[in-house]
Amino acid sequence: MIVLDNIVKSYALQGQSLPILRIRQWKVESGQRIALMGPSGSGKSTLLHLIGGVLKADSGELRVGSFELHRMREPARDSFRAANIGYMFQDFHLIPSLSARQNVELVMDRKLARRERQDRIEHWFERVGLTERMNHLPSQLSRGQQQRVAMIRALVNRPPLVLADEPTGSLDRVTAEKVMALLLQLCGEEKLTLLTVTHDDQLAGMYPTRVQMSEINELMAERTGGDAMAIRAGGAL
Ligand SMILES: Nc1ncnc2c1ncn2[C@@H]1O[C@H](COP(=O)(O)OP(=O)(O)OP(=O)(O)O)[C@@H](O)[C@H]1O
Repeated sequence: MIVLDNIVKSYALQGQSLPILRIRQWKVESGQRIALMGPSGSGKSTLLHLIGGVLKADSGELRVGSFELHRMREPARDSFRAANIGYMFQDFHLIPSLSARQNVELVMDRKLARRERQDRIEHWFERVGLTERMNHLPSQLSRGQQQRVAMIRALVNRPPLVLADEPTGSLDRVTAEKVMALLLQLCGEEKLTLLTVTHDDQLAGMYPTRVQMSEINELMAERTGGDAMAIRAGGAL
C-alpha cells in the first residue's frame, strides 16, 4: 500500500520556492491499477518521482509498503527504488548499444544462475510477443517494440510497484492502445500495483481506476478553474 499524509513539495526557482504539490491524504491499495490524469504542470511527474524516491517531499509522510520514504536519505531511497520499483518512460531509455535481451539482463539480479536468468528473459519476451527480436538493437525495433522491451525491463524483477510516466506518449494511437493493454494485463496477472501518468482520456478509460490530480493536489483545487498552467508559470498560489 502507498500512503501519503500531508505531503508538500516545492521547487526552488530563481531564489524562490515554487509550491507544486500539497496532498492531505492519498492511499493506493496493493494491486490497484490507476491512471493518474491532469493538465500539464499539475505535478503528475513530480508525484511519481516522490513515490519512486527520486525526489523527497519538503514535509509530510510517504510510505510505500513498509518503507518510510520521508525518513530515508538519497542512497537508501536509491536502494529502495532498485529493489521495489519498475519505471517506464515516454522515451523508453533503452541503451542503444545493447541488444533488447542485454537491456533487460542489465537490471536482473546477478545472484541468479545464468540459466535461470536466460529462462526468465525468454519467458518475458514470449509474453510480449518479441521472441524473434531478442537479439536486435533498439534501433532495429519499432517504437512499440522498444516500449515492450522497456516494459519487460520494468517488470522482469516483479517489483511490487510499477510507475509509468506517459509510457505511450510517443506512440501512434493503435500502438499506444496495444502497449497500454499489455501493460495492464501483465500487471494484473502479476498482481503488481501500477500507477500510470497519462493525459489521454481514451487510454485512461482502459484503467480500472482513474484519479485526477485536482482530486488530490489541493494547490490545484484551490485555484478556480484548476488553472494548473499558472503553477507551471510560477503564478502565485
Ligand atoms: N526541477 C524543477 N525545478 C523547478 N520547477 C520544476 C522542476 N520540475 C518541475 N517543475 C515545475 O513543477 C510543475 C509540475 O511539473 P510536473 O512535471 O510534475 O508536471 P506534470 O503534471 O507531470 O506536467 P506534464 O504533463 O507537462 O509532464 C511545473 O510547473 C514544472 O515547471
